[in-house]
Amino acid sequence: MKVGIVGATGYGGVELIRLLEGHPVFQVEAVYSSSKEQKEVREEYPHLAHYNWLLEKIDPEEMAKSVDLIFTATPSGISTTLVPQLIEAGNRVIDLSGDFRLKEEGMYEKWYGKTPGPKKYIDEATYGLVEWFSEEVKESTFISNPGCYPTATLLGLIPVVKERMIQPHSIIIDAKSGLSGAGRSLSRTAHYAEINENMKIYKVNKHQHIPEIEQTLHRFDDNIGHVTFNPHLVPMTRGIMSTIYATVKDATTREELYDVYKKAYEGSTFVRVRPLGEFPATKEVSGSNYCDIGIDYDERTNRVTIVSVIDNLVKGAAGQAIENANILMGLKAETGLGFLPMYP
Ligand SMILES: NC(=O)C1=CN([C@@H]2O[C@H](COP(=O)(O)OP(=O)(O)OC[C@H]3O[C@@H](n4cnc5c(N)ncnc54)[C@H](OP(=O)(O)O)[C@@H]3O)[C@@H](O)[C@H]2O)C=CC1
Ligand SMILES: CC(=O)N[C@@H](CCC(=O)OP(=O)(O)O)C(=O)O
Repeated sequence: MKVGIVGATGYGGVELIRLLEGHPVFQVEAVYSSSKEQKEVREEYPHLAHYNWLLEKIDPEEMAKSVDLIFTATPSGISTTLVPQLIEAGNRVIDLSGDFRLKEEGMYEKWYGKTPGPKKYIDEATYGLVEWFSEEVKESTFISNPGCYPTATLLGLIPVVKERMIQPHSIIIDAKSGLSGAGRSLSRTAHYAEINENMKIYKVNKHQHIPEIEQTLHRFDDNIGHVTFNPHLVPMTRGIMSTIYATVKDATTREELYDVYKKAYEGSTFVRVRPLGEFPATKEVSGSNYCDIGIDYDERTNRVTIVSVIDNLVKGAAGQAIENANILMGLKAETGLGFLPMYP
């Protein structure tokens, strides 16, 4: 099956190229660019020196003729107009941006500060958090791939929220991300001298992933209320660690908690629940599609601690997008993604 990538010159797009190289069914047929048409991909990315691909013009009608599926890995605010054009021309789309994730009217304007896409497509978009919504993905033609922080956070939280164990409004999420999460464009924040040997909190209580996390948790417990979520930049290239604290309604035990997680992810290929007392580090999933989760319960405070790690570019973006594409095209979700983390 032939796939195309819009935004192939960005970090999400180039990670799709890397992962699709090893896919047994999908082949990258075309890579598209809005600003570097007819330029060679290897000029942008010398690590692809053996490829002779040219970046092609974005033309929805032509794309529908040449590929079976399109990944859009574009900054927020682009897919709102591009994705409807692609779908209307007959393309199947997996969108990696946040443009079609927020369903409630007014939320996209509020949190992204931009004009939303057409309501028809917001309603049509299936939120592709694979572990929990794969049945919906099967029925869909247009997938909105989850954000990187929400993927780590939701995979960590859903088991206890679904069991209605958590006190409303008690969830606090302290998240850290490597710099590739911010994309390839240059910015002062991503400047070496600004982030090396440094740590920064940003978008305090204003991050656009807050409503995405709340919207999804409410599907499992509509009384869960609001969450506090704050992200930090840490001096590494890849990786997200989401450390989550929440108060339980009724006292529990570490063993009971562990059973909830084991049961929730029994049979899951990519979520690995660590044994009690063990907590994952970002390097232990780096370059892979795994999400590793460690849990604890503090009986003095009645709070759970959940640590969830992913590679932001794989499970947090390109890897999960390929899982969604696999399901959409009738393949097993894990097809082409069975590689180990890079360690050390
Ligand atoms: N980086 C990450 O870890 C994650 C990113 N995401 C989301 O995925 C999307 C891509 O992120 P990322 O790859 O990091 O971003 P980058 O900034 O690295 O790349 C984005 C690419 O989008 C393309 N682009 C810019 N403007 C347009 C346009 N008008 N039309 C079409 N393409 C355009 C650019 O390529 P060109 O100029 O060649 O067209 C650019 O290379 C974003 O929405 C991001 O929020 C989601 C999860 C994780
Ligand atoms: C480290 C870093 O800067 N990360 C980005 C993640 C952006 C992202 O993935 O944005 P959408 O999911 O909303 O498209 C951020 O915090 O904005």
